[in-house]
Amino acid sequence: MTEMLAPEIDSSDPSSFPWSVFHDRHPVLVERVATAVPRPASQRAALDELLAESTTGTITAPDVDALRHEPWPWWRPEYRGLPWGETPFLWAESYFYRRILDAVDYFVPGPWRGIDPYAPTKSGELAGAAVDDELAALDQEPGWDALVLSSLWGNRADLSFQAGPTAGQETGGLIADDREQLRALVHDRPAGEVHLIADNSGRELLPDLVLIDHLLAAGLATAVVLHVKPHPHYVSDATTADVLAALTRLCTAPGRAAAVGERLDGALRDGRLEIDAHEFFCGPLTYPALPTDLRSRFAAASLTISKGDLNYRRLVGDRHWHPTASFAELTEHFPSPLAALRTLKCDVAVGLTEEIVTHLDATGKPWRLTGEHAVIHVRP
Ligand SMILES: O=P(O)(O)OC[C@@]1(O)O[C@H](CO)[C@@H](O)[C@@H]1O
Repeated sequence: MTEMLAPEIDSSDPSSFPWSVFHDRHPVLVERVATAVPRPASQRAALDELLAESTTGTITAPDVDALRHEPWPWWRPEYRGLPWGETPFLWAESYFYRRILDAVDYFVPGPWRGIDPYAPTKSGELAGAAVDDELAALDQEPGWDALVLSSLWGNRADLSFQAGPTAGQETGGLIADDREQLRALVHDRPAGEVHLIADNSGRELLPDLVLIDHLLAAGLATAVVLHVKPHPHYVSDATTADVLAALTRLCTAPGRAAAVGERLDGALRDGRLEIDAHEFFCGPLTYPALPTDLRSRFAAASLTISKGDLNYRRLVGDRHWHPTASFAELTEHFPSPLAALRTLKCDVAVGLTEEIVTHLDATGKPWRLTGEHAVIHVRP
């Protein structure tokens, strides 16, 4: 009911964050995709055309050849001919990322089929020294709180975010903290099947995997299902290939990280850890529109942990909510107990107290966008 009251976010206003995503971030992103590997001129041209279309042109239909090989069931013919900014931001961004894949021939048979356009950035991050330090910290045998907080703040390390103007700022604080409820859900109830909806690969996925290992090794979950994207989506979104790369990174690291990797490897082989990659995760729909098969999977979960900003937008709705709107009410539709771990990197904010909002507004800073603030929201 609340959803009817808040307007949907679009990117039509040049002073808005969504507008800056299309006009400031996407040019950086397209340039990176175009130049990171030696692409044929046809791909460069297609990328440039997409950028021009999505900033100054109007929406055209998806590539027919690509659609034959990989449908995009969320295409809306009624949006054809509209400026991108006049469609819902969630739909427009999702469509933009699909069109990037079309531009680099990701789906059509040929030499570029299945080549992740974001792979150079993803693998650069995974190989980086920052990851060495983070994995070395596992030797201190972090407890439950530290594992949850690492998974949460791992969400700051999102590569599209790094392309923006706020990269490199220091971590701020938790502005909603249902950690105790999360702890109780996991520790004070019989162990069940836990689902984790992954967000970014690399420095976010690694702490997610460490958390999953803890759930399994400590008997806090009978099994874990890790939901990833079926193919590359938003820049650093995790796919099955990224999970396997992260596992290798763990297994080849010194110290305790390798043992974590080996246990996860074993759990994948014996089925206690399962990777799922439903096409819904590369679509522009919110979670109330979960397809039946995926809905029944989540219904079987004792807990679902949702990671990141995009999943959060899809859970509560990509709307201009009042920031004190109830997270529990907005996520009533979700079929299992739910925990959302998210750093704030877009306009959507809910579940905050009036006091916190007043304080954040008084700072005069764009607190919803900088990734310096985070929430842990739980709906048992
Ligand atoms: O889901 P994630 O990785 O936490 O964040 C995705 C994100 O960077 O993409 C959008 C901009 O393109 C923002 O809404 C959001 O902050």
